[in-house]
Amino acid sequence: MLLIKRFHSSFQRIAHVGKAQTGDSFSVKGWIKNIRRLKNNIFLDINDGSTSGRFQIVLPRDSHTQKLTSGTVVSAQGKIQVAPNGHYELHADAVESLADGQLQDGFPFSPKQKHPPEYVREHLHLRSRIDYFAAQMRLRHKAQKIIHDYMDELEFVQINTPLLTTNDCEGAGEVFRVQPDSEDLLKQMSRPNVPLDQSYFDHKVFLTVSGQLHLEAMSYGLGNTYTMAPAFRAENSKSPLHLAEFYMFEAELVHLKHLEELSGFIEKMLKTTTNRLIETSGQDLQFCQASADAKQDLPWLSVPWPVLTYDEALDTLIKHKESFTTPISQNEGFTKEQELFLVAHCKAPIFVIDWPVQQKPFYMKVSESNPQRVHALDLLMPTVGELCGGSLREDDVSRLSSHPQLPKDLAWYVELRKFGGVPTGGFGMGFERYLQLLTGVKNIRDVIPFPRYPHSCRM
Ligand SMILES: NC(=O)C[C@H](N)C(=O)O
Repeated sequence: MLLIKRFHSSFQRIAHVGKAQTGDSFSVKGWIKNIRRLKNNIFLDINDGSTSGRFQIVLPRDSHTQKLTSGTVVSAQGKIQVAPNGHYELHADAVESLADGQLQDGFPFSPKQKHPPEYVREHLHLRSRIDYFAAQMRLRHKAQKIIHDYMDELEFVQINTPLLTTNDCEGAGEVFRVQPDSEDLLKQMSRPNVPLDQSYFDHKVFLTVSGQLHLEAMSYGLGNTYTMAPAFRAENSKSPLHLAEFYMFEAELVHLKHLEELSGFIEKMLKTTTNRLIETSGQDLQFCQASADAKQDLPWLSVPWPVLTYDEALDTLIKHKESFTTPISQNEGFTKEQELFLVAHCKAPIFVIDWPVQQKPFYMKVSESNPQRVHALDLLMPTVGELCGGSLREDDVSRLSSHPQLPKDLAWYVELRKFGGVPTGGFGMGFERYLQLLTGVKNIRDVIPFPRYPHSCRM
């Protein structure tokens, strides 16, 4: 007997049909994706968004079924039977049309055709009707849930870091500014000595580029913390790996003294959560990989991830400099091409550690043994290149206060170290890049529900 009913509804989801037995009653609601009319029976392939698989409904052909077309929303009740191909199907006693599909009237996708992602992206509001995109969204949901569960097991506290902030954590000037649109409001709120455009908050305010500094403030009282929040970067980049609005998973660990502890944490977390995702959402994952023409195995799950110093990585690149179309720069980090070369060369993801001071932000801890280097790491992965960036944080008050790039309004950040300071370290992971790594989806715009990028903020 099938008992999987959602508490608030009288119908079941197609994803659960595998748990049914022949003869069980089943009722379902979904969109008709395809119809075949034979002499006596009509066959509806329906999908309800719970799985990438189609589910077949069989019903006798009569005058009512004439009106059913692809796209019609139906409600059907009947008994589960096994089809000749071994799949479960529903032999319906009753099928009710809940809404017409009207696909002939301008619907941009044809049920039988595989549309390329660039075309699908032109119709953002209808993308969820595309099977591979729906699978991607379910996978995204599960991946977030698994990460939250994992962090909870480790007793990290999730912090909702603010989206509006006065600081540019990364100091790279890639911030979007926020101010009220209403001139009247700005005038109403104006104060002496405050520029009119800043009169709402009395300061310039930006969309956050990273929740790190706020996480640090919380970690100094709570211990380990993390966040999974939107981050914004005002970059003029058309790259398939960048968005103006993306989600970043960030964690801050207390009593962290060595970078190897941080790289060890990241490696274990990514391997464990990915293996859990494969267990729970293997079907959606494979469906996304197949739609992206990507390989289905993830060899990085079963190899150790080596650690290279920046100098070692640079030497390797210099030795192979003829292989690159991009020049090797000692001031600006590696290009995507160079990152991917290093990963291919080591046949594994790699952590690059001990970066030159001038390439990294003010908050990173300077090495005692070499003041030209900071305790920072980048995790480089196949397909996407840099997936995570992190560091030990500078906990020496005098060094931090005298850093030439320390923003003026960060006295509070320095003060964290003064009152019961502890060594901390942390990292950020671009969540969409992680999804690209898993699914092989080429463009980051296709792993987020509503992508925002230069010249495009639709809906
Ligand atoms: N939390 C982190 O360490 C991430 C870092 N702030 C970044 O944006 O790269």
